[in-house]
Amino acid sequence: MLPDGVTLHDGFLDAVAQIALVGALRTVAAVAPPRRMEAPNGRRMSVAMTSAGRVGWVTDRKGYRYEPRQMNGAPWPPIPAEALAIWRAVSGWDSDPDCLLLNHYAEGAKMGLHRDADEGEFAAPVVSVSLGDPARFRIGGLARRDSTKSFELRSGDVLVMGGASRLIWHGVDRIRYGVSPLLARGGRLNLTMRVVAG
Ligand SMILES: O=C(O)CCC(=O)C(=O)O
Ligand SMILES: [Fe+2]
Repeated sequence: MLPDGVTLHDGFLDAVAQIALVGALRTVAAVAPPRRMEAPNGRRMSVAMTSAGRVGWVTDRKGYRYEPRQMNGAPWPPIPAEALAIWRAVSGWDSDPDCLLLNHYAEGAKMGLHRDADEGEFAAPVVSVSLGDPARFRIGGLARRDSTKSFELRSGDVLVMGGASRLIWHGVDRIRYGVSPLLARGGRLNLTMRVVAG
């Protein structure tokens, strides 16, 4: 049983749709190369990240925030149509997201327990799409100390975190590196779409 507001669309994307989405994300990464950014505490994240959309999520010693431009001053690339189609199908929200955050997990990468709380619109859900190697995904509750449970996210799965669970704690314990043939360089891609401006 998942918490109220969390919906897992198991195997939402078939193999053809996964390949098309990976191709579109390759274009995003060519225009805005993923980087391992510094957390506010100075530690470099193991996940390499980039964005598409009106704003992109960044972190450095100054903190977590959304920026309208990349570090080099260029705008972020547009959110690919293949990703917007997923948002429109599952979000239940009547406008499009203004940020797509793209995460690449290489061997050994993980993401600590956190909340997606830098956005300006918490009524809109976060829609998360998994591609490539499987991940052990952990979710808790609204409080940091709430008990957690974990389940596997596989290539093609779409997870929606909204409603009463829009601000739940979640993270990725590990990936099972080398399982999926989807990505030429291996590892896992995750994209999340968010509404930053309310
Ligand atoms: O990789 C995932 O499945 C989760 C990513 C995530 O929580 C985030 O980017 O905020
Ligand atoms: Fe998150």
